[in-house]
Amino acid sequence: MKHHWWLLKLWRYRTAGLLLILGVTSLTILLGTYFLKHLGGRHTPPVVFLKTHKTGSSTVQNLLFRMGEMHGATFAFPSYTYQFEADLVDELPEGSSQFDILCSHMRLNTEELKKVMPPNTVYVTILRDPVQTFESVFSYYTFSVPAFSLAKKAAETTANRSALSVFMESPESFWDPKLPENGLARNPMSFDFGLDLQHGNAANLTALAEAFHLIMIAERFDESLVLLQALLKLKLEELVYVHLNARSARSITPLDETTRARIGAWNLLDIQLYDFSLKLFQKKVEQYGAERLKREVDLLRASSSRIRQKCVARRDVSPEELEELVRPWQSDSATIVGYNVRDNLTKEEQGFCMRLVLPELQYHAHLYFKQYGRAMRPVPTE
Ligand SMILES: Nc1ncnc2c1ncn2[C@@H]1O[C@H](COP(=O)(O)OS(=O)(=O)O)[C@@H](OP(=O)(O)O)[C@H]1O
Repeated sequence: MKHHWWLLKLWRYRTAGLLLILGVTSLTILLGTYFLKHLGGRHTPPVVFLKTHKTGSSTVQNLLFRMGEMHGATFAFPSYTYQFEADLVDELPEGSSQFDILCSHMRLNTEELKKVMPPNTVYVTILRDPVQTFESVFSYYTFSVPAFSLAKKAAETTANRSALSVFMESPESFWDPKLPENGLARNPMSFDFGLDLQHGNAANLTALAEAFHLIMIAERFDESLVLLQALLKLKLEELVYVHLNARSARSITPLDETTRARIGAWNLLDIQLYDFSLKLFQKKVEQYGAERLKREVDLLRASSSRIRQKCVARRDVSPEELEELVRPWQSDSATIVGYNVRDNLTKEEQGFCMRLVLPELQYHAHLYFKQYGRAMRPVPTE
């Protein structure tokens, strides 16, 4: 009797019951998706990678591009000007509640970045030995940084002297600090950090460097990656990389001791920034455990070497031998080499290997199109 009464009630409220079941199911799916994205499948916190110039930053960016694409992350794409501003970032795409990754070239402005990125964002960047960085910057931007172009012209009238050594002999005579295009002509890494180069001093360098959760060091690239892995909760296989955006050997100017010393003196702020960051890095290594780090670096190297063998048919390939898709952007003054991918790969392997060697502009364009369904506006090449 009682049994029948319940059946009758159920029948009467069948529509409401169905609606309730539908509601609960939708909520479960919604929450499930949210937790998968934010807590379950995707532990990675939002990240800003300050892409400094000529420091190995394209290699790190490629890794973040791959990781983000794999996780369905939302990228913030800013256009480049001499100071980052929130308004320079394209709108949030439909269906996204926040930006997850910003890893473009920019001149740091943390207050403006905070307007774009969530509060739990991890801040990361990379620095390289300042003398090597400056040599690379000079070679790559000889014709786009006015101070360097003037030195190049002057060098044409001197026999057997490189433009760099001519510049370093009397840099002040070529350098107009008021020209914004000369931003990279002195202390380029400090410039990317947004420092006031006229008044920059060790005190504000310290505060700035400490604002980063991790400052990677190009000379200790693999250790840097393992520390990044811990910070972003990545898997080992997400750290494999190839060395991107390298110049051909003939674009590199050998440095004698005098030129080295002059580059160091001219870029003193960068030297201070680098030395300070190296100490911070060393502390992080100790906190992590030097032995543990070494073990993980060994694993990473083995894994990277396996993947390179699988993917790369030829390295150091000159631009004229590369298909457009994998040809790095070329400056007027330096040759940038690239990679040919093997052709005996499965479709899935090919997708992975192409992404591994994809130069910055091509990968940027691919992600932009995927995210917005439209071609991006011209990309920053600096
Ligand atoms: N993994 C790793 N470790 C150390 N150095 C590396 C690495 N990957 C790239 N490179 C070197 O970094 C230089 C290119 O830097 P970027 O990619 O930052 O250049 S750019 O500003 O985006 O154009 C460029 O240096 P130069 O060849 O001296 O110009 C690359 O060879």
